[in-house]
Amino acid sequence: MMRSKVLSLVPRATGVCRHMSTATKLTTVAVDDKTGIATLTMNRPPVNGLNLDLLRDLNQSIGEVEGNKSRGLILTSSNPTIFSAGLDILEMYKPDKDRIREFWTALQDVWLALYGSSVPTAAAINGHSPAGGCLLATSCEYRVMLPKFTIGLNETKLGIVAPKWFMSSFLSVLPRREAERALNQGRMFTTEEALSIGLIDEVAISKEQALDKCAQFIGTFAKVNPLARSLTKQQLRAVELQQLENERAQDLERFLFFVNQPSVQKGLGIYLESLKKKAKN
Ligand SMILES: CC/C=C\C/C=C\C/C=C\C=C\CC(=O)SCCNC(=O)CCNC(=O)[C@H](O)C(C)(C)COP(=O)(O)OP(=O)(O)OC[C@H]1O[C@@H](n2cnc3c(N)ncnc32)[C@H](O)[C@@H]1OP(=O)(O)O
Repeated sequence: MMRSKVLSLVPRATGVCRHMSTATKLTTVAVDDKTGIATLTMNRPPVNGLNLDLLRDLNQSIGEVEGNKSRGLILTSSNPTIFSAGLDILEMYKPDKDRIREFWTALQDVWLALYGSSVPTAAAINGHSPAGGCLLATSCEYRVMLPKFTIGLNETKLGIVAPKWFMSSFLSVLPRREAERALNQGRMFTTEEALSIGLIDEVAISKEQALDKCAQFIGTFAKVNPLARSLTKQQLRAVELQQLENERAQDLERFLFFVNQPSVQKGLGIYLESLKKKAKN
């Protein structure tokens, strides 16, 4: 059955996959007709850096999945080695004063939509997932990761401070003591370390297997009343969601104050240079 404007039909392992009406370019949503599960793919070369445009497209796609009665949402990346490099540092370095407000507001929106999503969510982490990438993954309810990649909140290593709601997602996955140590250290975990600490739930040998494992997780809710499941999830997550809703304006001002500090700007500039030098070598 056609559940939205269909742009194209692409066969997949589990069923016929319908590409939904995403008018956006940096994300795609494909719903499997057999399972009813939507796969949301980030596609912003080279590293899925979360800039304003990708954040807007993510928001639109999450909204689309919420609205099209999908049975669940799997978040993944079209890049074979990077899930997401986190926030696009170019948005924060020498920022345009209006755009950076929109940027942070869009990031808040994405977190509220993903962490608070009414459908079951899972991340197929098919590549590196630092900082904002880890935020996206830990906002989902389940994580499957491919070997030999890294994940974590490395903000302190960049001389920046993860906001409270980044920490909330992390704390919803890790025991407090582990989360506190990792956040203070800015620690990046290998896939194997992430599995042993509980930051991810499973390891898969390929992206296809990761998507299948995520679909299996979402399938575990097949016999659970959807309204009861979704209200339970929302009650469990309500405190953190409400806290950001209540403090959105202050959170934005705190971010702007912090990011505009000369020492933070200097640190971001040095970090960007080091990334560029690395790319040249
Ligand atoms: C009290 C508190 C109040 C308020 C809070 C205040 C502040 C909080 C603010 C911010 C929170 C930020 C969270 C973040 O997400 S910051 C971003 C952190 N991300 C990273 O550290 C990742 C950096 N990237 C990498 O480690 C690697 O690139 C990689 C592992 C993702 C991929 O490695 P590759 O070898 O495959 O690719 P590269 O050659 O390194 O990169 C290719 C290309 O892409 C550029 N690039 C990479 N990452 C970023 C990025 N995050 N932003 C912008 N650009 C990035 C890289 O420079 C290369 O560019 P060129 O091709 O050389 O042009």
